[in-house]
Amino acid sequence: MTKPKVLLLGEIAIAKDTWNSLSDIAELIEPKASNRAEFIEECKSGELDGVVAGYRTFGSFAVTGMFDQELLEVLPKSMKFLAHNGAGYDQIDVHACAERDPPLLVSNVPTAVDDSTADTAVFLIIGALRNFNTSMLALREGKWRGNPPPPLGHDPQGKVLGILGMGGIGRNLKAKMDVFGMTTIYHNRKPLSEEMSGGAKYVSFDELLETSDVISLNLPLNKNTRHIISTKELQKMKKGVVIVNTARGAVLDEDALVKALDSGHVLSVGLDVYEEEPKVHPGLVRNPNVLLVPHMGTWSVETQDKMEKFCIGNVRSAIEKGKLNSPVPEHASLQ
Ligand SMILES: NC(=O)C1=CN([C@@H]2O[C@H](COP(=O)(O)OP(=O)(O)OC[C@H]3O[C@@H](n4cnc5c(N)ncnc54)[C@H](O)[C@@H]3O)[C@@H](O)[C@H]2O)C=CC1
Ligand SMILES: O=CC(=O)O
Repeated sequence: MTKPKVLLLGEIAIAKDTWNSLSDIAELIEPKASNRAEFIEECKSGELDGVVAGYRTFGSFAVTGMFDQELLEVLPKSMKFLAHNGAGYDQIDVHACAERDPPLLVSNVPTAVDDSTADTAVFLIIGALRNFNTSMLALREGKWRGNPPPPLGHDPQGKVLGILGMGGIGRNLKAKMDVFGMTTIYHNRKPLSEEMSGGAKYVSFDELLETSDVISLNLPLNKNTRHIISTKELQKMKKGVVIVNTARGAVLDEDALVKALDSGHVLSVGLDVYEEEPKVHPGLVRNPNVLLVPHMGTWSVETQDKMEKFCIGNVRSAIEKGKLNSPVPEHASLQ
């Protein structure tokens, strides 16, 4: 009997054995295309016909671009499942996927990302509060702490951490920052139970902006959250606020942020994500009060291994049971 095809978009970095074990139930194929135009042609040529499920990585964007209406129109009709290896699925138009006939059901990888992304946020919070970047740059230029040395930094103890988006990563971060003596408040679309929030206080969006010493962005990027932090929101923040973003660059308006940094209203920033990755706003690069990390949130052996196995689990379930283990919330009722 012919096996269903599974399309790999991107690379399996670690869990190669788990991936190869899928060949018991599927024919594993990869596209020849190296850019979007070629990928669209390959789809149209019929070479990918018979593909039932796809596994995609964040980096495969370089080949396919957005999973949008244009792509949905050329993908083989046999393709019913797309397992995304990542928590954030903003590269996929999940609404268009739901409306396609037949729907393309999408899963993501929540939970496996929580520790390492929250760890990255911890690093950025402490680094930005203490403003370590300035002296780290001076040291590499042979100037020790710099001349003059940087202003004194700030300790986290006793400060208020405001988490915008209290999901898996936000809750994990809250627990970690308890150890640093921070008090956490949060804003979400809905308040969480006391147990889920770990005792963090639910506040309105404005109260979070107005009362936090440090603001951590941990919400998904979608049409409702694009530039959720822009000029008006930055003005509501305390003078000297520290902002950390490990969510997606575009939840924060980078032009507005650069202006708020230049005026001194925002003291320092720690960023893992950017509006137009891999480009970084020149106003951020030139500012020593900005601690920059190139989207390294889940860049660890252990987490990549967990994420890949989780995502492969979605592919296996799609083929064996016709269902994804962790459909994105928008698709949960479709299967
Ligand atoms: N830097 C990195 O490498 C990584 C970045 N991420 C990003 O972090 C985001 C969050 O990840 P998780 O915590 O796993 O997601 P999650 O789905 O567990 O949590 C997101 C939370 O944000 C809340 N939310 C949604 N819209 C909101 C709004 N308008 N205002 C306030 N809260 C809102 C949701 O209710 C939910 O509680 C992902 O969507 C992804 O973009 C995730 C993993 C790694
Ligand atoms: O950015 C990484 C993700 O898992 O989302």
